[in-house]
Amino acid sequence: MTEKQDIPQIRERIDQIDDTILELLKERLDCAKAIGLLKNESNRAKWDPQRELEIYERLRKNNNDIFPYKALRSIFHEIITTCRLSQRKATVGYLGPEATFSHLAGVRYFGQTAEYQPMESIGEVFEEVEKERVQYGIVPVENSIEGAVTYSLDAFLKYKVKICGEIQLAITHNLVNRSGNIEDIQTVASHSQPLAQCRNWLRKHLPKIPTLDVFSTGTAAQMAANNPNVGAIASSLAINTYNLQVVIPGIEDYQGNTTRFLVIGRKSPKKSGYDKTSILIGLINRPGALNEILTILSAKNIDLAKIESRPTKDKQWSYMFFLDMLGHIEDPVIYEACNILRQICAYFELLGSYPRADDINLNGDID
Ligand SMILES: C=C(O[C@@H]1C=C(C(=O)O)C=C[C@H]1O)C(=O)O
Repeated sequence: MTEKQDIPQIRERIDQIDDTILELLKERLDCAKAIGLLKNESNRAKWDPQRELEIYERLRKNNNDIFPYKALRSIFHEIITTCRLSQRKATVGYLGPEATFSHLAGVRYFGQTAEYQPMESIGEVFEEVEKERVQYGIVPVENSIEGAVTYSLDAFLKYKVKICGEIQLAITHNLVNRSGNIEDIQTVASHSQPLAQCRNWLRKHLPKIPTLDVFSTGTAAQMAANNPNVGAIASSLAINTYNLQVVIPGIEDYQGNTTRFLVIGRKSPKKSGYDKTSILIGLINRPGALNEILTILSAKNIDLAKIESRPTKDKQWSYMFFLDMLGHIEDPVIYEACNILRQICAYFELLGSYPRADDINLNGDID
């Protein structure tokens, strides 16, 4: 560096250096994440203090006392800690026990390496996310045959969480039991949704067999594994998990049975360019209130993907509305529309903006 250089010139060089450092930091983070995945595979601990000490020692030597050592150490301490913490597995809560359709949807969305935690109820999935005891939750929200999953929608009225993503899963219901023989079945257990989705098949083929509504398809599969006279309607994941045999595959009443799941977390992701925004609103009780909302959206040319109402429960015949709009809250039209709705609605909550599920459904059959 010559003395003739002026300040703007040197600052330009500093900017270049900072940009290079930033690029290298990003690359370092990627390397640490890659190591984290390999550690997951071999079940190795994330924190390796010996390796970290070696790094400090090498840097100290290479520094040759040029950069103040205390500062150097503190900078690298920050870098190494950030890299180490990035190796944490995503923790995902779902309605358990193992092998429910929610579990399957979670595995499809987050992959095999995330840590999955079964919960006793959908409410508990919301609560654990709200309390930050799991990073994400997977909850069913809508089925192409049965419509809204009301207990998931109602949970949004109770818990403060954000929607971070959605996933569509093609659902195939299998009648399963221990032996694979239909004659052994004296009761068919499942969650209320699959029982409803197979209603006609059950009426036609097992008219005298009672049905039993249990917490989840995983619970039903567990019951079938423990009792030879119980048949369960469950996912293909449950067959392997609980060592069951397929009595009849695909007993759902309609083809193309698809469930949409939401990924809930504490913070919605940034704009992807192919997004959806969900809001929850309460209206002032007067004629034309809903019409006014829809007019605002239509005037802004906002594509309304879905509207669903739920009773508020504390007051008779009063409702909350769930609205899904195409676009992200960072898009000016969505932002402006939400601002207006916030002012004119009795209640307004932004549930989140998140990438839309692909039009192609993921297949719920994994075998
Ligand atoms: C990246 C690793 O994981 C952690 C992070 C380190 C780093 O950021 O340099 C070093 C050791 C580990 O505590 C690794 O083991 O190499």
